[in-house]
Amino acid sequence: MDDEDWDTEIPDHASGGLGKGGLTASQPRFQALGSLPARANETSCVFSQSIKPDAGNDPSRGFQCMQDSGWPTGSGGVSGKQNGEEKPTGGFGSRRSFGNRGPSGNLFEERKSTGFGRVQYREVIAPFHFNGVAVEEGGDDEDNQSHTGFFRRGGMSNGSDARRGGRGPTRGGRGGYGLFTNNDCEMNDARPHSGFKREGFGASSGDSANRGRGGFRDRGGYKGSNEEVIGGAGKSMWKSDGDKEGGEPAAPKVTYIPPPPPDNEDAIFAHYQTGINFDKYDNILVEVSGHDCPAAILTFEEAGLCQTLSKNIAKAGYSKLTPVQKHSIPIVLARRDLMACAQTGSGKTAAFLIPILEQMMQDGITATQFKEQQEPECIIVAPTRELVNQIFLESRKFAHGPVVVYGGTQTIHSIRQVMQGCNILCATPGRLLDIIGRERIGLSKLRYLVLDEADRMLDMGFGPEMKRLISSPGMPPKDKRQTLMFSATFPEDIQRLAGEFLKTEYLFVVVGQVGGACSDVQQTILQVSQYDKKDKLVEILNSIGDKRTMVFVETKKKADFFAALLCQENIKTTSIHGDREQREREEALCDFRSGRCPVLVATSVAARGLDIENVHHVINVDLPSTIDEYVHRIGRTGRCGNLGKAISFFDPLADSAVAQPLVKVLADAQQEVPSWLEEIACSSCAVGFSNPRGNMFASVDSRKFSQGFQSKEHSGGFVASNTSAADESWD
Ligand SMILES: Nc1ncnc2c1ncn2[C@@H]1O[C@H](COP(=O)(O)OP(=O)(O)OP(=O)(O)O)[C@@H](O)[C@H]1O
Repeated sequence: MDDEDWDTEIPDHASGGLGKGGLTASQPRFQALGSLPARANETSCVFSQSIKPDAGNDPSRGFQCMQDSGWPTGSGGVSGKQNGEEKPTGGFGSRRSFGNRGPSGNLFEERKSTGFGRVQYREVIAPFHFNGVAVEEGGDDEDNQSHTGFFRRGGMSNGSDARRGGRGPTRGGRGGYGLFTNNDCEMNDARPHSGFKREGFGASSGDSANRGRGGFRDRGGYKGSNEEVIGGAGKSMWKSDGDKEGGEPAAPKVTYIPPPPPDNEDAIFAHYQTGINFDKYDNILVEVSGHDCPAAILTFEEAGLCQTLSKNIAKAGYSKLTPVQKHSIPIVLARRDLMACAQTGSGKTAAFLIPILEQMMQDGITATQFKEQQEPECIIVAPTRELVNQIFLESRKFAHGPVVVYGGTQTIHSIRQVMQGCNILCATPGRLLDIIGRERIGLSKLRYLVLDEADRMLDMGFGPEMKRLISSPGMPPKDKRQTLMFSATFPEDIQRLAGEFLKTEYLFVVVGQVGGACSDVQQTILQVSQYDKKDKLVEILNSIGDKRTMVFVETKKKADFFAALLCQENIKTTSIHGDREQREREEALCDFRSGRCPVLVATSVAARGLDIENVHHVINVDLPSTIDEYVHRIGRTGRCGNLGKAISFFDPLADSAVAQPLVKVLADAQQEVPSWLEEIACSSCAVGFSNPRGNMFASVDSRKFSQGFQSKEHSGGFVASNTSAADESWD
């Protein structure tokens, strides 16, 4: 299953003229790309902005390798910076910043849009009752924010700031923890919730004084669109509206339009410094298996990249290749299929982006015209919304015009983005399939299919979607496309499934050990019983101070609970999990990245891929049920040669199954293994109580061990991650 809304949110006939054939009517008047750099030297690398001929001054998105003369600075209705400094003033933004509504910071709701046809649909939502008081939907506009914060009375304010209405980490719904039930909260989001009684806990986030966005949301139980969690431990299972059980109210339509990406060069090329151990990456053993492997390159110069791409790589702060890049870049340039496994934070994203872009430039791929159906040359899929967005932002360092679409946002917005021109598409699987199903994306020109976090994309959670994708009409067969898979973990069983997607002669690059933890993360395992976790967490966070810390828990409820608890302890905290609306999730990440909330409580939805500067600590309040998940979680720190620390609470009553693989991961990363943990691992091993995934790390290419690699036995089903208690992990 996927992370997406399979909604019929905006059927063609009801899309305000944006259905097929109805485009012109409500088509935005896009801002001209006057400041797009001229393509002086490298015309072949222009995937230029398409222009719909009959659309007046309507240049659509371009796809260009960026020239160092710069990015368009954005003319038109957007006055510049996002993130609360200079606010957009409406009108059509620079390039694709259409639809921006008034001065609302990062919020771009079409219902308040000052552009893009001024669609004004506003959800009509009945007031709901909270603590016996009818609360009106306040909308999300800034006007309401000054009074929509939670804990207005008697609530928590973090520290000394009078942060009334600060954006909060939790949405309150779900009750049951008995916290703060006497608080008289107000909320700005009164849409129907899905059956959880709101007991009113929540937490202020320590947000800056006048943000006042009501972080205290209701709506527990579904994830923003017309879908809900129906189970799935270790992964989310969604079903559509029609399948809802128990007469739950339909989820509200998703109206969220994410803010446009930054347009100024500083923001585009923002990066953090490599750490003291970056050079030590060179010492990691790399194994490449498969026939006729091209030689690794040692420097970016050796890759022979075009000048513009090289300049942008330098601007991105990349001067030296990481091992996975040394090996992957020539392999992709040689047009081979690739499965690459390298430790977290070691630059896998650039390892596929750079050679794909180079090839597209070499091939002279030109911009697609504004069309109702786009046919991208490259599709990159990843399991979470935040991750695809991150990949999109990374790709913008190197080229103009990639497009990102993901769930939790307005479908029609995604479609509009695509229709403006789309050579490279970053997408979550559900939204991708949705748009393919609406015939807005055709696959016949696809040359590159990238699965980031590929083991996750192929397991039971997303495997069926991936299968649907490769059997979608027009999808070139595997020998006619290049398929690339990247992850830090690649269990053998998943490797076998991958054969269905890859050419037989694919190459397999392993940097270090498959599934190994990043050696720059100092791992500590503490024996902490379930009942002591709260106090221990607070104690540790108090000793850490303001350093950025991600706290992982296994369920959404617990994420709410711990976020609230920490705020009550005056620890500036926000949270991210699958029950939060997409807007809230993005706000939470933004607050965490900016340091406004140095603590982020998360479920495994934030475990993979997220690349956030200066995350000093990861704390696993609950250990995940699979060791792969553990490796990804702790990999949010210690990235790119920087050092990090991970502390995990081990509750023998709950975590014995993971003891054995945990010992292995610790030992492989030369970490101290507590003797009590070894004992538990031994005894669980003796009684045959071990996590199967713990034995699944392939030290090398699984083809070496498996004669029946592509046998029928493996081609059918998808592999379940070991699942236990999570009510969601992925979104
Ligand atoms: N050659 C390089 N030199 C300097 N920094 C780099 C280089 N390559 C990548 N980076 C930076 O390293 C960080 C980690 O890269 P990336 O997110 O691609 O890691 P990853 O291997 O995909 O991690 P994960 O397994 O967690 O997804 C990013 O901030 C990226 O910009």
